[in-house]
Amino acid sequence: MGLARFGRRSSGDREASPNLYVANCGPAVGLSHDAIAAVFSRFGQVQGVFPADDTGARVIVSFSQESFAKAALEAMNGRPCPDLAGRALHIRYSMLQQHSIANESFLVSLMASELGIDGLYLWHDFVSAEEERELLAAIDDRPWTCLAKRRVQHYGYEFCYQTRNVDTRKHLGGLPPFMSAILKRISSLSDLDNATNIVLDQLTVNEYPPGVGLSPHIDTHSAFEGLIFSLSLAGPCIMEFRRYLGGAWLPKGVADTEREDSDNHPNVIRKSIFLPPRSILLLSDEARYAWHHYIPHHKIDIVNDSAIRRASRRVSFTLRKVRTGPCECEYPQHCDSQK
Ligand SMILES: O=C(O)CCC(=O)C(=O)O
Ligand SMILES: [Fe+2]
Repeated sequence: MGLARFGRRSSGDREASPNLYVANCGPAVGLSHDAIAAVFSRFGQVQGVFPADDTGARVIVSFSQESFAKAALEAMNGRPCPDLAGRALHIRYSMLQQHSIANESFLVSLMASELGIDGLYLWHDFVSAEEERELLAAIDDRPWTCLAKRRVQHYGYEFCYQTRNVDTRKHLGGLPPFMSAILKRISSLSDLDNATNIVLDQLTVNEYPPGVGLSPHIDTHSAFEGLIFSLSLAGPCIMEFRRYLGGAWLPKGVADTEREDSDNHPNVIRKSIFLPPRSILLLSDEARYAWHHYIPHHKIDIVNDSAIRRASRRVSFTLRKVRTGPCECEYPQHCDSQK
């Protein structure tokens, strides 16, 4: 997992951007990100200073407005900067696109317990690197279904994206043999009394290219029972959880893009967790029934002080149990069975 490699525009390219690529500047030459932010913020609000690559000597300074970046570039490019140890900074506009990076960095937890969401668990290194290779080889040997931005495979029952449900009359057969060891390991998870009884019978494999995420959603209550496992392979991502106080989510018919942009909804609690490859996440109880989960559509995730580039793909194995009767959960405001 490497640091982000942000590009810089060629010198002939004068197209402005709120992001500056600044070379000869960074912790490797004795300049902390805080010190860099303090100097650049004389030109306007700085949203963040990020490593441009893993040299430690090139950073991206991200301003809230293009005009601030322009003023900083004009004043500082190529001149020794007395407040940054007299170093001459080489500055260009960054070709980093605003939409390809988290536009706001907020705390990303590495452990599920830090989020304080009931029923959310994360186990790191749930599979070994060798098992990961074998699982990826097994699914790459089987046919994919192409959606608009990602590829999927369904086992046990097909998930229908139009209805966000499954047709329980159409059983595709048991889960494939390459899942046996994983299913056995899930049923022996010591922290979970109820996992031992559950017979997971539906698997959706998702393959996400870099920059592709998943719109905020709660898995349909009437479609699946209360334990949802998601194994992450091949690459990392961030998963965000959103709880809308008062139960009110945006009205039906609001496009997913608008939902994703509704970050400033006054009654939303947002929490974020880093999912490394080979980890498995469990959504149960409140995490499964009442929190929306969401994978931002970013090529680069800001995880606290690091910029982490999404790998060439992330593959997730989501394991669930198809529900045969109505859901009787304690969250009727989110429950399609109780409406
Ligand atoms: O990719 C993941 O980890 C989550 C997938 C998911 O939320 C879903 O298929 O409903
Ligand atoms: Fe989901």
